Amino acid sequence: LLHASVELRKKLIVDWIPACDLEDSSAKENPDAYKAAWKLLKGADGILVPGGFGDRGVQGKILAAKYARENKIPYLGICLGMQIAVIEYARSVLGLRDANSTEFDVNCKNPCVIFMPEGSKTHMGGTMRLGSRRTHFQVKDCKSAKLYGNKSFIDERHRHRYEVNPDMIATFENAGLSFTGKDETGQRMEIVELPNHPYYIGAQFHPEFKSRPGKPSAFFLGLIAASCRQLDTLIGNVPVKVANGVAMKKGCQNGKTKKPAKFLSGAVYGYCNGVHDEGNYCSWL
Ligand SMILES: NC(=O)CC[C@H](N)C(=O)O
Repeated sequence: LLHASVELRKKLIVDWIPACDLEDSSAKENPDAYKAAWKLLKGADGILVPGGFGDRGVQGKILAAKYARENKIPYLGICLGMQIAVIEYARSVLGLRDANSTEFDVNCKNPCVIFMPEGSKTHMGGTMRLGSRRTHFQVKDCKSAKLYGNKSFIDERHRHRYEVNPDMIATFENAGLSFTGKDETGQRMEIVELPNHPYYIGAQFHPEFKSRPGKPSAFFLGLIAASCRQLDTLIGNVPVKVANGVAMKKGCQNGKTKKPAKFLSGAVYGYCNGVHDEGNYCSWL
């Protein structure tokens, strides 16, 4: 987030929200924390749900994703945050109230996120899908492909055991959710996007792992720009270069070179508020 904010000359304020404070149960058990959490969430220009393991705070993260989707607030879901967006969509839009990840409910009737078939079900060690894997873009005219400079594929780093259930892809896509990035088999979902939303993107990979100062990750750049209502400027002003007969735009991270001019004039860049923490949070901005 900081890399992207510096690049776009924006002041970053990160408010960490403990996801469980957003849950209905916290309204009774800890009403002050519940009110404070919702106040922060509702004041945010953008929402990021990061990666995570285990079920603590999952319901709160689902509520945050729902809030972002329904109120058209920019949302970036990373790994678990992407799976959360998919579960939320299944519950709210497909009407599958009990949709879940088998990480949180092994016997769930509508498993929209499942244990990856090649991993061992009985051993934790060595079952994680790790490291650099290829994502192939499926849709040309989508925000995620544009942010990566309309490349046909990208390599990003992974760290997960569960994935979107391939058997449910057609159902999701018929209901308006677009899987704009898949692995080379076409069976593993890497990027999910909601086309009719200002910025609603989930990545199964971790775009933050390859972000560097001066070379921010494309999806973080997109989140910051969308949170400042300047995504069109970012995507639209990137210079066009033609390669192999296809109109290509230069990408952001993994090849970004030019800054959109508009961000340079009259922009406010201060400092990040420096808040950093770990745990089961639903965050920010
Ligand atoms: N890194 C993550 O967010 C992992 C997400 C999820 N717990 C999985 O294993 O697939």
